[in-house]
Formats: sequence, C-alpha cells, structure tokens
Amino acid sequence: MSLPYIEGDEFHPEANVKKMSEGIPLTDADRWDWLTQLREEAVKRIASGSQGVVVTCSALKRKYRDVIRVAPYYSHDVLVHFIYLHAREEVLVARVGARKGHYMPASMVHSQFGILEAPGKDETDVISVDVSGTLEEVEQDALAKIRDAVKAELVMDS
Ligand SMILES: Nc1ncnc2c1ncn2[C@@H]1O[C@H](COP(=O)(O)OP(=O)(O)O)[C@@H](O)[C@H]1O
Ligand SMILES: O=C(O)[C@H](O)[C@@H](O)[C@H](O)[C@H](O)COP(=O)(O)O
Repeated sequence: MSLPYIEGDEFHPEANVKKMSEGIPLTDADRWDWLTQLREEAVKRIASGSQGVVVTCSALKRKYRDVIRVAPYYSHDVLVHFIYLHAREEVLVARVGARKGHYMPASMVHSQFGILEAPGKDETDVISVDVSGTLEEVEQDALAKIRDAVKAELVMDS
C-alpha cells in the first residue's frame, strides 16, 4: 500500500510488556493511554503530509475502536477504516505458539478471545478478512477489499 506503518506492539509501555510476558492479560486502564498514543501517532503522520497510515493493533473491544474513531475530531479530513483479521482460536494459538522471539505467550490468546467484541454490523467502517488461509491469500483478499472500500468512498464523495 506504500503507506507508513505503525506497529502497535512497539508503543506498549514497559509495564504492559512485563505483564504480557508474564502471561497476565492487560486491563482497560493498561490499554487506554496506549490506544490514545497510537491514534495520536497516526494523526501526526497524516498532519505531516502522509496520504494515509496503517496501524496494527488489537482493538478487541468496541470502546477501544472508538478511541481510534475520534481521529477525525483532531484532523478533520481523516477517514478511519478498520480491517478485522479473524480466524478460529486454534489457528491463532498455533501461529502464536510457533512465533519466535516475541514476549506474548500463546496462552494469552485465550483471554483475548474471551474479551473480543467482534465488530457489529453497525460498525460500517470495518472490513472483515478471514486470515485462516496462506499469507498470499490473506494479502490478496485484504487488498481487494481495501480497494473496494476506497472506491466506494470516492463515489460517495463525488
Ligand atoms: N496467513 C498466515 N499463515 C501462516 N502464518 C501466519 C499467517 N499470518 C500470520 N502468520 C504468523 O503468525 C504469527 C502471528 O502473526 P503476527 O503478524 O505477529 O500477528 P499479530 O501481530 O496480530 O499478533 C507470526 O509468526 C506470523 O508469521
Ligand atoms: O491489548 C493487548 O492485550 C495487547 O496489545 C495484545 O493484544 C497484543 O497482541 C500484544 O501486544 C502481543 O502482540 P501481537 O499483537 O504481535 O501478538
């Protein structure tokens, strides 16, 4: 997509990383400043001339997504889209278990499913992508859906 990329993991404070390394799920309070910071970083990139920005993070609850959704309040021409990457728990546990050199143990995937609020039908800014397939399949599907969403937006604007 040739856009700058903000990886949410890199913005967790040390206390959050320590908790997650110990297999302790974060609380809403632990996530609040982190989500705000991700939004601020994204808005900053756009304000400094970027056409857009990709942020990856686990916005598991609707109220977390709402933190990101207020971005246009700070920078009026910003349009927010979410891409909801979903797969069955077993698939994600296996992938996280096989991942090397990351602080998050696979055991935490379960608690994340426990609090996950899958986007509702009324969250019309969400594009859903099933990530059970290969990386190539996921990439193609995601890019096709993003292109469609952008096209639909241009039609609405014209
Ligand atoms: N479609 C896929 N097929 C196989 N492995 C995948 C796929 N997507 C991601 N992975 C692997 O799963 C692990 C978790 O993916 P990652 O991108 O780190 O997820 P997140 O940052 O959302 O936790 C990584 O080791 C990644 O290489
Ligand atoms: O809100 C949270 O509980 C964390 O953000 C968590 O969801 C995130 O998954 C970890 O930072 C692990 O990093 P990965 O997203 O790379 O697995």
